[in-house]
Amino acid sequence: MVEEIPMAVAAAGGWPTTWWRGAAAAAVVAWLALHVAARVADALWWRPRRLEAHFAAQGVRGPPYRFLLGSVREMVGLMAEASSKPMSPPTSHNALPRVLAFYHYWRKIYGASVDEHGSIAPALDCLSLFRPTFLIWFGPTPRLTVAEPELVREIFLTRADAFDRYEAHPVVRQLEGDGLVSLHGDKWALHRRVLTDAFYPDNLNRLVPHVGRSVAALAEKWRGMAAAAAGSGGEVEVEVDVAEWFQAVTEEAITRATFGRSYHDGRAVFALQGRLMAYASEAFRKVLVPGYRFLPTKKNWQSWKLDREIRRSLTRLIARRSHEAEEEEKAGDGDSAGGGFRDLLGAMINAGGGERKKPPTTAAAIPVEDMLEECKTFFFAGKQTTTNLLTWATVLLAMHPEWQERARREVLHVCGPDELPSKEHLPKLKTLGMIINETLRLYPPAVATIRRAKADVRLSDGCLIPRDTELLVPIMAIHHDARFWGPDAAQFNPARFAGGAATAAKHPLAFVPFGAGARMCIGQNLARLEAKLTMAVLLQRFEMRASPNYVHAPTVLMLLYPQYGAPVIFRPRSSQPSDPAAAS
Ligand code: HEM
Repeated sequence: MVEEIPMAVAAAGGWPTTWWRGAAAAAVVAWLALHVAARVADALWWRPRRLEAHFAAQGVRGPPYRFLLGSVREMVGLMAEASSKPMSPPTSHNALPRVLAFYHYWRKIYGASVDEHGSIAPALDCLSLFRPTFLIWFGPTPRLTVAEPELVREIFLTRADAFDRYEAHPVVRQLEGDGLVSLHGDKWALHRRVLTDAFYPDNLNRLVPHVGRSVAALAEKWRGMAAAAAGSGGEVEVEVDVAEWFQAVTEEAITRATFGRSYHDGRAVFALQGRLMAYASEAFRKVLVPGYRFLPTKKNWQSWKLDREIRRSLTRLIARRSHEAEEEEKAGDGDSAGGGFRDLLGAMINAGGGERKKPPTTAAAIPVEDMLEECKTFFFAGKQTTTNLLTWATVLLAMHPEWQERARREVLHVCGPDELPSKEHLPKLKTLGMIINETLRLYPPAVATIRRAKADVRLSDGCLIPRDTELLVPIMAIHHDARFWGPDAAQFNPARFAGGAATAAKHPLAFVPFGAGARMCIGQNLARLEAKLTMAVLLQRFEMRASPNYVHAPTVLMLLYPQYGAPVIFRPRSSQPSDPAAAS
C-alpha cells in the first residue's frame, strides 16, 4: 500500500500540489457547508425567533414557533379534534369553533384582551387595536391572523398595492389553474379588464333561461324519484344529497358562461376537467408527501394523460373560435358569441383585435396557453364554490321552515307556480336575496383568504409588518363576530339583511364572502344568479325538510363542506308545474 502512494502522487502531479489542492477543496466544501447550514438555521430557526420577538414587541403574541413545523402540528391536531364530533346542539350555527378550530382556540388565548363590554383593554400597543390579531406559523412562515374590518379595509382596499395574493401550493395551483386567481401585475390587470364585461348582470341575464331549465330538469328527476318511491309503497317524497346533485347545475352554468355557443364542445372539455380535479383532490390529500405529484403512480399517469387531452381539445376549440371570429369580422358581424351573449372564451379571443389575424398559437393579447389556464380557473373557482352556496342555502331552508315558507310565498307571488323565473323576476325576490346573504354570512364557501406583504409595510396605525409575512383573513370569523353582528351573530336571521348587505353589520367590511377591492370575486353576480334561480325553482316545486340522516358538521377542505354530505327530503308540492322543456 505504502509503495502505491508515490505513484498516485506522481500521477496527480506531486505531493505538495495535491495536498494543497485537497486542503483548499476541503476548506471550500467546509465553508460552503457552514454557509448553507447557517442559512438553513437562520431560515428555520433564527429568523422565526427574530420575527417572534419583533411581533411580541408590538404586543402581538401567538403559539410558540416550533422548528420547521411552526404551528402546523398543533393546528392539524385542533382541526382533527374539532371535526371528530358533529355540531352540538345539532341545529346550532355556531360553526366557527368546528370549522376554524385553531383560530377559535388561539384567539381566546392570544387575541388582544377585550373586556366583557367589548372595549379594548387600556395601555395596549398599536396592533392590539386590531383585535383579535395574533401570530401563527405555517412552517417557518409567519402568518398574522387579521379579523378586524378596519385592517381588512387596509389590506384589500387602501393599501392593496403592498400585498400580493398568496402563492398556493403547486397541487392547489394544478387544480385552480394559472388564471386570474393566481395572476399578478400587468397580466392580471389585462385578464381582469378583458373578462369583466362578461360578468356584468346584463350579460349574465342571458343565461337565466338555460340555468333555469337545468334546475327544472333536476327537479323533474327528483319528482320522478319521489313518484317511484310512492309506487313502491313509500311516501311521495325523495331524499337526495344536494351537495352531489347541485354540481350538475353549477357545471352547466359555468360551462355556458365560459364557452357560450361552443357549449357542447366545452361541456366535453369540462367533463374531462371534472375527472382531473377528482385526481388532483386526491393528490391534495397527500400534499404532505413531498414530490408525490411527480411519482409515476397509476393515478398520476392518468391525470397527466387527462391534462394533455384537455389541452388538445381546448386548443382545437380556441383555434376554431378564432377562425370563426375572423370570418365574422370580415363579414362585419361583431356578435361573436351568438345570441348576444358574451362568453369568457370569446372575450379572451376577441381581446386580440387585429392580432387575431395571426394563427391562434402565436402572440395575441392573451396567448392560447393563458386562455387554457383561465378556462381551468373558471371551472375551479366557479363550480365548487357555487355548489357549496346552493348546498348550504338548501340545508338552511330545510332547517328553518318559517323562512322557507316566507320565501316560497314571495316566489309564488312574483313568479307564479308554473313559470320558470325570468331575469325580470330575480331582482324582485328580496326575501330570497336576504336568505342567500345570510347563508353566505354563516357558511361562507371561502372561509379565509391569505395575502403576503410584498415589502415591509407600515400600516396607518404605525405597526410594522415585515416583508413576506402572510396575513390570514378569516372571513368566517369576521362573519360570526358578535361585535359587528350583535348577540344573535350565530343565529340564522336573514332579516338582518333587509336594508341591504352594506348596512347589515356595524361595519361594511364585516361582510366579505366574495372578498373586497380590486381582487374581489369576478364571478359573484353569476353565483348569486344561480343561487336565486335554483332556490326559486325548488321552492315552487317542493317542500324541503332536513333528513334524519343529515349530520350537521360543516368542515373545511379548501372550501366549506358538509362533512357527511347534505341529504335533504323533497316532497313535491301538489300544484306542481310540469315543464315539458325541463323534462326534455
Ligand atoms: C358562492 C360562490 C363564490 C364565492 C363564495 C367566491 C369567493 C371568492 C373570493 C372570497 C374571492 C377573493 C379571494 C381573495 O381575495 O383572495 C374570489 C375570487 C375569484 N373568484 Fe370567486 N367565488 C364564488 C364564485 C365564483 C364564480 C361563479 C366564479 C366564476 C368564474 C368565480 C371566479 C373567481 C375568480 C376568477 C377570482 C379571482 C379574481 C381576481 O383575483 O381578480 N368565483 N372568489
